[in-house]
Amino acid sequence: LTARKLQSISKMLDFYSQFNPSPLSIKKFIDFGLNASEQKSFVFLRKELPVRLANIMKEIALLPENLLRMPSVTAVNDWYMRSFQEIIEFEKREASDKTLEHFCSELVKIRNRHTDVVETMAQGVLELKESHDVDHHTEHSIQYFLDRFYMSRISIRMLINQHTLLFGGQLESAPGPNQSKYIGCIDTQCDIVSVIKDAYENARFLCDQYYLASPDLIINESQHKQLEDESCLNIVYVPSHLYHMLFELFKNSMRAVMEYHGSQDNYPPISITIARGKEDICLKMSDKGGGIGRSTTDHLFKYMYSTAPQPSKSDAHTVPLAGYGYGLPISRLYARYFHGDLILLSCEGDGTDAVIYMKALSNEANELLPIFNKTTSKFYRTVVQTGDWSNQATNIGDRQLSQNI
Ligand SMILES: O=S(=O)(c1ccc(O)cc1O)N1Cc2ccccc2C1
Repeated sequence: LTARKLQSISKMLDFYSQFNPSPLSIKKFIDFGLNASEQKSFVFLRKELPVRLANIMKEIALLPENLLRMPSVTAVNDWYMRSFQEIIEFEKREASDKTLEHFCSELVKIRNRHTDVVETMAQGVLELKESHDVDHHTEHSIQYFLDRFYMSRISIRMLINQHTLLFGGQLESAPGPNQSKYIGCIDTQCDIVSVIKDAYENARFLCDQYYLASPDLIINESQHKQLEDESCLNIVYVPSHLYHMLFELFKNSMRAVMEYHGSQDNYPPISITIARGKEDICLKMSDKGGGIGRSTTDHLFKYMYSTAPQPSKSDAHTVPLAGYGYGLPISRLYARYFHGDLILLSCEGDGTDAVIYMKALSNEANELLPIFNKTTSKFYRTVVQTGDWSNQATNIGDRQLSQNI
């Protein structure tokens, strides 16, 4: 990117980062998708995607210098600059069929470019750990940033997936009444029990490969009155998000049980309780894997703590079930993305409960989006500035002025 190009991009970044991202609810995704207009989607996305990109790119620029200088972080920043530039090209374009088709293919290109962002940022954190001492404030800034950065990425990929799935043309559906229960990547009749079984079977396969055995699964449904009506355990949700969370939790619980009950061969089962309330739908996964101490539980959601050198591909046959990687922090972001949550409750010497909370009502399942603003930048800039006239605050008024400059 030439200097002139960078200059014009940074002006556009300032422009688009003034706008706040617009959170959509699952209900809004559904209502839009039921009689979807490619043109409306195009007009919305050619503004909303640059707004979301610009908001998070302004934050990347605020990262501690020594992280920002890491080769992997520079690479990720470059991907974002290119993608931002490619989308704002559509700002003034007519919504002709040719433009709509080109827009879709550009979105696919951008999604592919960003495939390895999570691993590449993790590599950047590793480069930092191996080249600098990381003080507590830097670690706190990195934790704050990565939660917001990965949440932003989840939301951008959600918008891209909805548009390319609804209008990408690969759909077998000829124009006509659409019988599918899917609206893009949202399943309007997502069967929780079948997603649980899928995640369990796949985690169990890895467990059997590594430990030659695996714990059984018990599924309890907490409401007795509706047992016969299976459809009551259907929710409107993104199955791939739910699967990602469950697969991660099953890997952790299986590893805990197998390591805690090493020698013997009858392993305590993992149980899942499904509770459907007015506000929340909860999935509680309980294992008797011996749990961990409270001080360690705190670290399990930390990116710096869980960033360890990747095992070389050569010993790929010993794929570790759990224990490193961003599985838990990212899974918690998926839960929080639609205003749910993911919490761990461990009792050392007994085992661990992991609870996934989801909104029961799709109109309350709003995207949770990071917003770049003055307070954000203050968070990164705790160092007290000395010196020049602009922040020589003589009273509250001046202090306020200096903060806004
Ligand atoms: O920390 S845990 O209590 C634990 C954490 C998260 C989870 O989802 C389930 C869990 O059980 N557990 C993970 C693990 C791995 C190897 C050996 C022992 C343990 C203990």
